[in-house]
Amino acid sequence: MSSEEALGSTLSHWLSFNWLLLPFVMLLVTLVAAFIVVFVLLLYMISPLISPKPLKLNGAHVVVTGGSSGIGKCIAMECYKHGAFITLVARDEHKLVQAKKEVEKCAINDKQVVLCISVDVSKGYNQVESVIKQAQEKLGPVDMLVNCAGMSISGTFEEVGVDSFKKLMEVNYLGSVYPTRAVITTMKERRMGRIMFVSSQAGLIGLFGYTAYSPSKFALRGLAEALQMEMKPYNIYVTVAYPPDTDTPGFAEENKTKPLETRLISETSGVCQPEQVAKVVVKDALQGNFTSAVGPDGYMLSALTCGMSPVTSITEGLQQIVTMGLFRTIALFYLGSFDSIVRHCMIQREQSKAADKRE
Ligand SMILES: NC(=O)C1=CN([C@@H]2O[C@H](COP(=O)(O)OP(=O)(O)OC[C@H]3O[C@@H](n4cnc5c(N)ncnc54)[C@H](OP(=O)(O)O)[C@@H]3O)[C@@H](O)[C@H]2O)C=CC1
Ligand SMILES: CCCCCCCCCCCCCCCC(=O)[C@@H](N)CO
Repeated sequence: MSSEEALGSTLSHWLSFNWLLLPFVMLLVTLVAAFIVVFVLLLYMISPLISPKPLKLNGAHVVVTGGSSGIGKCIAMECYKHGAFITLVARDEHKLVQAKKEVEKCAINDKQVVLCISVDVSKGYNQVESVIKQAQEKLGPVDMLVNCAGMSISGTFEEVGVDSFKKLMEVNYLGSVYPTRAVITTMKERRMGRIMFVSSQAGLIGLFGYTAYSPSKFALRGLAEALQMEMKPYNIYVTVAYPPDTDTPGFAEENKTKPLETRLISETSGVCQPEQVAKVVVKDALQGNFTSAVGPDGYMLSALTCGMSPVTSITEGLQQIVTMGLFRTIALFYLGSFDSIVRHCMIQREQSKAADKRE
């Protein structure tokens, strides 16, 4: 038998073998497909069982740190539109009074109250505890705490003053630990409550120019994960929000000195309006979702970096399982483009430096 003939006979043997098996193969495929469909349907059906009961804001007391400006102010307005009582916390009293007026315009009934408290959330626990006590005496126990007070300092690692690293940890991280600590005991006793931390997309990915800022926002995720594990049996739900660049006074301030690289890389994710961010994050916090992503890039980034963070619905878990590999592939392209932005900016800087020298 020539080698061709041998090949032909093996092939025909294989083919005839296959034809005989075909009905079984088809049965198997149908069974596997049916199993997957039933499995997914079952997961969707039990999904509400692991989702927390949504919090109703009507008549609830919401404390918003950083509530006098930008995202925090819009969060306060959004909660007011749902009938909440609000305590705004920030340093500058004038800005607080202005914000109070704006929030009051969103009232849906005439019982609602806006309280203003001036304190620096980063300057020690005792001060923060005493103002939270004052707020609870006036408006009752806190149902939801929104930790939004924060700031950004950008610049390359050598440019940023060494003090800035400490400052940002104090304001962005400790400034969220203190108010949380001040409300948590009462929440545990009442077996209810919501805590929101406003991180940033730069709290999921370390970016050029954010060596001081990113770690202070990453820290919030660690705090939130640990806290959520402790608080779940007490029916307290923690949410971490990851907004992209958002058009606020704080963002305008940041842009005055932000490195070109940081601006170009951040532009990938676009600029949001604070009202838009507030709507998304408040909805997620009320639902008790652990992760609150804003925008399509925010969604991909948070699914990609979900790690061991808790899930609050089966749907969310399934989406993470299915999309992980795809999002990592997309992410590699993003990383490539970020590297090329950094390289281009460096070349341009060196060229303009050389030109300056020649003049
Ligand atoms: N805008 C953006 O592009 C993004 C912002 N974020 C985060 O969202 C949060 C809000 O940002 P944004 O709205 O832009 O900022 P703004 O600067 O517009 O507002 C910041 C608010 O926080 C208050 N605040 C700042 N420091 C302190 C402090 N030490 N103690 C008490 N209150 C303080 C400010 O009032 P006062 O100065 O009077 O104290 C103000 O009410 C920040 O945590 C920021 O990191 C996240 C992603 C994107
Ligand atoms: C599948 C993977 C997708 C990856 C997408 C990556 C997009 C990265 C964009 C990062 C934007 C960072 C904005 C920080 C805003 C901020 O916190 C400051 N403006 C505060 O003032």
